[in-house]
Amino acid sequence: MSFDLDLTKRLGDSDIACRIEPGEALTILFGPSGAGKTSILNMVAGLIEPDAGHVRVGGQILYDRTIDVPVAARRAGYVFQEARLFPHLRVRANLLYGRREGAGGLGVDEVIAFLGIAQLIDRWPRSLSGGEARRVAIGRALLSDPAFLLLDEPLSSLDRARREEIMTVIERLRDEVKLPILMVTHDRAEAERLGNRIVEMG
Ligand SMILES: Nc1ncnc2c1ncn2[C@@H]1O[C@H](COP(=O)(O)OP(=O)(O)OP(=O)(O)O)[C@@H](O)[C@H]1O
Repeated sequence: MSFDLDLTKRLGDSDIACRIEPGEALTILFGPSGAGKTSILNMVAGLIEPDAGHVRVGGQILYDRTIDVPVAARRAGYVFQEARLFPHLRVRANLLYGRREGAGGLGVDEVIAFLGIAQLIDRWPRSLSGGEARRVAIGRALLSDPAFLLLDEPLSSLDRARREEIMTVIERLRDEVKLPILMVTHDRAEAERLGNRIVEMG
């Protein structure tokens, strides 16, 4: 079970609406710039409040007319559009930031191996390429023992080889770790390769 949501929100002059029927493990939000994709991720994470609707993930209600689960308790693993690593912390400390050890959680060594970032752990964020920084950001999200992942354009501004690496990581998260994933992309080919389900906005 994964995402089940129906959300509306007026933001400035935009009416944002999105509906996802319960179903597949990886759902892609697809649509033009300004359609409201990032805003939907923020509503699922609990960072902005919808005007109306509901959010359920894996059968658990996170938001509806009477329930509004606080951000930390939602346990979203959110990978923002820019990696947002802490510049004053080395990769290792960035990875461990927000670490939470859950029953089914992944270990630090496991995540480092999974993402192929062992050679990066003593580096500073400013010395990383875009693809490396994104892998570290995914690692940090995984180590917080997330109940689900929110990925905002994880493949943007990467060259072909790096995109391929990150797509493989996402496929393994979907198939091996079996986390529900809600992912934003602009790219139709990526959406079709990765998405069990594609939801069009805008
Ligand atoms: N705090 C805000 N106040 C007013 N308008 C906002 C606010 N946040 C977002 N908007 C507007 O809501 C719309 C949706 O923004 P959002 O960033 O969710 O779109 P998006 O689909 O993720 O776009 P992109 O693909 O460019 O990242 C835009 O028109 C944006 O200008």
